[in-house]
Amino acid sequence: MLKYTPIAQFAIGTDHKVKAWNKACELLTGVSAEEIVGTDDQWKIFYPKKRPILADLVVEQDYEKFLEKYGTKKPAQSSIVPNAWEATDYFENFNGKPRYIYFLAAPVFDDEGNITGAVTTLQDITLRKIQKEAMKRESEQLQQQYSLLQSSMGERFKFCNIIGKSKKMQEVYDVIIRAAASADSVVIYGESGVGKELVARAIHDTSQRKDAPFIPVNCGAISEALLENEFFGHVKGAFTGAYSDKKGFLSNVEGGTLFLDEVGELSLSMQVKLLRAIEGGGFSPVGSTEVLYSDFRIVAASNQNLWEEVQKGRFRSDFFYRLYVIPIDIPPLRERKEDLALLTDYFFSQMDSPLHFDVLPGKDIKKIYNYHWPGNVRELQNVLRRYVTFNSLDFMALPDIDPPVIQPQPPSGIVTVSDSETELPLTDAAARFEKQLILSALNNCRWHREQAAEKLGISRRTLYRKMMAHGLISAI
Ligand SMILES: Nc1ncnc2c1ncn2[C@@H]1O[C@H](COP(=O)(O)OP(=O)(O)OP(=O)(O)O)[C@@H](O)[C@H]1O
Repeated sequence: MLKYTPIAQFAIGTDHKVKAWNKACELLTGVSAEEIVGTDDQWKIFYPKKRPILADLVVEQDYEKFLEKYGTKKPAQSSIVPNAWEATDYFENFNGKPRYIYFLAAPVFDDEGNITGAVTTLQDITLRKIQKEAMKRESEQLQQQYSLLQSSMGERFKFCNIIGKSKKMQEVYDVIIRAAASADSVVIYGESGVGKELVARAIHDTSQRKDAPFIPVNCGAISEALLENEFFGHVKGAFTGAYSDKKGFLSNVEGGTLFLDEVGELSLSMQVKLLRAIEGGGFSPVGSTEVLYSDFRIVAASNQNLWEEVQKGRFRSDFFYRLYVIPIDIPPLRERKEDLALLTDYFFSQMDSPLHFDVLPGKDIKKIYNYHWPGNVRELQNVLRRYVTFNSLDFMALPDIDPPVIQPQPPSGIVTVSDSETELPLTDAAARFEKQLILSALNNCRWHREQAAEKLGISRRTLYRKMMAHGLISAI
């Protein structure tokens, strides 16, 4: 049956000896049936050293070895031919030329369902691969040209949903455009509330991955115990309460962009597993040994210096180098105050308010300009929301223009309570007090979380959770 098909095929038995080798296979490999049938030399055609080829692994049903041997080449169970396994391999010298060969190996069964051998189909997909890569290059070039055009458009007031006309934001737009045109990993640096997620979304929305999902993950908000479950998913019965299979971020993001906010909060073991997945080694859902593959791009964000974290042993250097291909620094709002009016008008319009920056009372404009915005654009948004409702400017920290208000210090160990606080239930009063303490520690450390956590005598992760609980940062 194999003999007359124009598709290259050969068959082996359970003794691994070649039983059939058709004409098309002779043409493709340059090896005649006469030379190979009856031998178990099929590996010699592909590899310099003896090793099982796909057909041998199918005969043995050795799935683990199949994954190990073809691990980085997206091996898979065929979705078209039942029980068949498929993989593509590159050979520098295959019948005299460099070639990409696609293999599909299916087991052959007898009437009792026992495996009696395997049939392999081979296809030279070199031309298709070259064309695909040329198309990819062409579209990258087009994207690059589009990017250059965009960046030469002069001053921009808005880019995707990012508002800002300052020189510093123009520079950020240029890097976003370059990052979108490339496939490399990106790390976005910036204080809390500067718009890191917005920038990550803009990269995704202007990249070739824009039609696939964008999945934001707040690494600091997921407890250590749940990390693997959230990233890799689980199978039914993996643990008590796992009533059905659940996909994780990596499966859901297929083809798209995974935004790892607070990437410095990922545990070292999770960094290893993610690195393996990005580099094509796959990942396994909790409770399963099956290896899955996903094609995705990582855009990470951090407000810590990741290199310092590497030096302290809290961040893996291999993961750092994998992420740190395109760094983007978003400047704090206090360093681009020329954007304040534009941002204010944007937020007013979003709130359907008829207010405009230019017609605000002079004293309020002055306060907005003089304030140092430790919570950045998020704080501006919140301050304006309260302004529209209560008509008063209420900052999280003290404005720079006001002299620091020195409160009389209570004797150590005793906490003063205002009259209004004595009327609050204990839990509310305690929460309010905690928020004040956290804010004042953050302000004293210019919102450097590690220093603030140290001052407060709590871990960085605990501080992070408390900031989220008090609405000082957002949980994704
Ligand atoms: N340039 C901007 N234009 C319009 N909106 C902005 C801009 N920058 C930030 N924002 C808004 O401010 C809020 C905070 O932004 P975002 O969540 O992207 O900040 P972040 O840097 O990721 O913060 P965190 O580090 O706390 O997660 C969002 O509501 C976002 O839409």
